[in-house]
Amino acid sequence: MSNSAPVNPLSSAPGYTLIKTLGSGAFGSVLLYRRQLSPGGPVEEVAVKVIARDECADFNLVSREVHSHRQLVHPHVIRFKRLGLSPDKRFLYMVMEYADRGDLLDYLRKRGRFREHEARWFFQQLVFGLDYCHQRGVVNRDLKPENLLLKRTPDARQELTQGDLEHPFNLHLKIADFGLSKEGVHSAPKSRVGTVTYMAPEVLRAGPSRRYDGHKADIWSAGIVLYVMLFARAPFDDPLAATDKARRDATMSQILRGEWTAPASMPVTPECMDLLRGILCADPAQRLSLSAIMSHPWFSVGLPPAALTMNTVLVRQQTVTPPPYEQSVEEVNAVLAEANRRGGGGPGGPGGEMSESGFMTMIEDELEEEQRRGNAPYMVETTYQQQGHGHGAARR
Ligand SMILES: Nc1ncnc2c1ncn2[C@@H]1O[C@H](COP(=O)(O)OP(=O)(O)OP(=O)(O)O)[C@@H](O)[C@H]1O
Repeated sequence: MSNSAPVNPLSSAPGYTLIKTLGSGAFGSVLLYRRQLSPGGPVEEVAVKVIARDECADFNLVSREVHSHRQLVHPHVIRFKRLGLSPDKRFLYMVMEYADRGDLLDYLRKRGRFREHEARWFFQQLVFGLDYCHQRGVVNRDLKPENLLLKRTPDARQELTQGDLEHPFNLHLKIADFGLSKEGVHSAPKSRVGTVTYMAPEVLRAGPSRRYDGHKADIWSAGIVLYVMLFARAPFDDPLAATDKARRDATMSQILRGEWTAPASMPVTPECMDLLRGILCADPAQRLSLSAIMSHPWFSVGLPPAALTMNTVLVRQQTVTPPPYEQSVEEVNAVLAEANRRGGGGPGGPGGEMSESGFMTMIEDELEEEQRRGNAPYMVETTYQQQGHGHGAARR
């Protein structure tokens, strides 16, 4: 969290009561609020990501992020609710659905590696959430257990799980963080050490003239998440390396070689290994697609047939009849325009810096050009990044 991180930026916003700080990232802090939109109306807990305006280097990125996230309405994606400016105008804030059980990494640390059926439960949810995002044209680019949040299911039942309300089957997984992360533009490259763990080989190899398909890269990252859930370690790593840099370099060269093994002491079924091999395949052209993953025998255990077509149906429905958004596009744009106004400390304001952000905007513009030409949203990678770095139906 930055030094100027707010204690309670919404203290004078009507309807918002601060409960506690949930944590902080390179971009700002995330606070838990109780909110009541109208007197006598329903009360809900929400997670609020707060960004100091004078520290926000690129409002274009915020805008893209908000517009991508806002349109994603799915049981396995954290719901975006609203963008606002604090009453004193110093902070931009994003109100989101609150995931009350922390992230998958902390959960794994607490419980140790998952049994196969538990890993499958979470992996099914991740794949359905990811497939939905891809169908809506959003590539995540930053999938990792820290960005997969957990929330207790509304129908958590003790009898299914021997009284264990924290059992995986009582938790829903939700994809969070669609770009306002340190992989974006807001932290120095050094602070990104370690994040290479989830990066696909083609991402590491990419350069200004060497592009990669973000969909395939997301699938690779999802495969690493599955491996980590099963074995409580990453497939590419050198934990005995003397320094962080040596560890990162070793990890990168292992990823580029595409060589990995499963620990012999932790056997998994042949079906599970077959799926892992299909996903953690260094050649993106040979890597399983999401639909191939969904029809894999290991993946489909316990799934009602409707689960496999749910996203297509949902996306079609949402295209015809947009889901009820809390805030219209015009309202979001008005907040962004106000936040970006000169003199407010934004990119054009006093002290605004365009170095990294200007660079990234250029990259994003190339991305848009690709999309205009009708290509899939390819990510244009740069040395900048190389340095840095319920659907409910799935319940068994
Ligand atoms: N919707 C949410 N519900 C519950 N907790 C959340 C939510 N969003 C974020 N958090 C928690 O708030 C903390 C800070 O999140 P944030 O996304 O700002 O940082 P990060 O992911 O740790 O780092 P970075 O953004 O730099 O990658 C994390 O512990 C995260 O789990």
